Amino acid sequence: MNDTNTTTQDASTAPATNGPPKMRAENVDVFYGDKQAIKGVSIDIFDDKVTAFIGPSGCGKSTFLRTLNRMNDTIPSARVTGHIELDGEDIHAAAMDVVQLRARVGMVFQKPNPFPKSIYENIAYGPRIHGLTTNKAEMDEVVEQSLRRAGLWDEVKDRLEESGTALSGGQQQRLCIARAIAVDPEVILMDEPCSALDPIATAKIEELIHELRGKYAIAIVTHNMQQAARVSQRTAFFHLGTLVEYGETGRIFTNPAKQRTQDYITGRYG
Ligand SMILES: Nc1ncnc2c1ncn2[C@@H]1O[C@H](COP(=O)(O)OP(=O)(O)OP(=O)(O)O)[C@@H](O)[C@H]1O
Repeated sequence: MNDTNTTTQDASTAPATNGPPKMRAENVDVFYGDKQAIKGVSIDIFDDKVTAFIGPSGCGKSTFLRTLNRMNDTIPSARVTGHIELDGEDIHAAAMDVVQLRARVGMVFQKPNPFPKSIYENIAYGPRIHGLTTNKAEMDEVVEQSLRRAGLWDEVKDRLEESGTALSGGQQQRLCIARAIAVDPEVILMDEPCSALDPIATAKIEELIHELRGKYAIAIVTHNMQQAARVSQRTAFFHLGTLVEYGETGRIFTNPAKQRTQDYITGRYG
C-alpha cells in the first residue's frame, strides 16, 4: 500500500472497458475566494453505475458534486477551473444552457426541499417550464410516472392537491427525487439524501436508488460508509480536497490501495 499524492484508479474506469463515461471531470479545481477546496480532481462517472463520494467532513465531496451541474455558479465566492463533460460536451461551453444542464443533471439535497405547493405542482413545475408536455393529460401522465418511479405514487395518488410540505420527511425526499425525474434527467446527483431521515425512510431511499440504477447515472455523497457499500458500485474517496482513490466499491472497502483510504474505512479518522 502506498500513500503518494497521485490518485489510484481501477483500470476498469478506462473508457475502453466500460464504454464512454456519462460524465468526465479532468483536473478540476474549486476555490472559495482564496481558499482551494478541490485540487486537481479527475473522475469518470458511468451510466449504469451508482458512484459514491466518501471522505471525512470538509474534504470537498459536496463541493465536487456541485461542479457536475454547475451548482457552484450560484455561490458568489466559488470559482471552478478544469474540464467537465457530459456525453462529451463541455458543460462550461458558452453554448451550454445552464438551466437545461441542471435538468439533464438533476440534484437532490440533504434536506428535503419541496416547493410550498401541491404534490402535483411540485412535479409539474419542471416539465412545464421545460415545455415537455402539451396538455393536461400528458402532464398527468408525467406526474404519475415520476411519482411511480420514485416509489411514492401509491402513498399520494389520492391527495395530489395537498401541499408537498405536509408529507413526512422520507416522503418529501422521494417527492424531490420524483421532481428531478420528471424533467427526464440523465444523471442524478444526491448530496447526503438520507442524512435527515430515520432508518426506515433511509432504507426506502436506498431501495429506490437500486431501482433507479441503469435508468440514470447516479452520484451520491454520503457520510455513511455502510450506505456507500450498500448502494454503490463505484466509490471515490476524497481527503483534503483531493481524490485519493477511485474504484470498484467492493475493492475499495476490502482492499484499498492507499493507506489514507485504509485509515478512513477502518475508522481512524472522519
Ligand atoms: N459556500 C462556501 N463558502 C466558503 N467555503 C466553503 C463553502 N462551502 C464549502 N466550503 C469549504 O470548502 C471545503 C469543502 O466543503 P464541502 O462541504 O464540499 O465538504 P464535504 O466533504 O461535503 O463536507 P461535509 O461532509 O461536512 O458536508 C470546506 O473547508 C468548507 O468549509
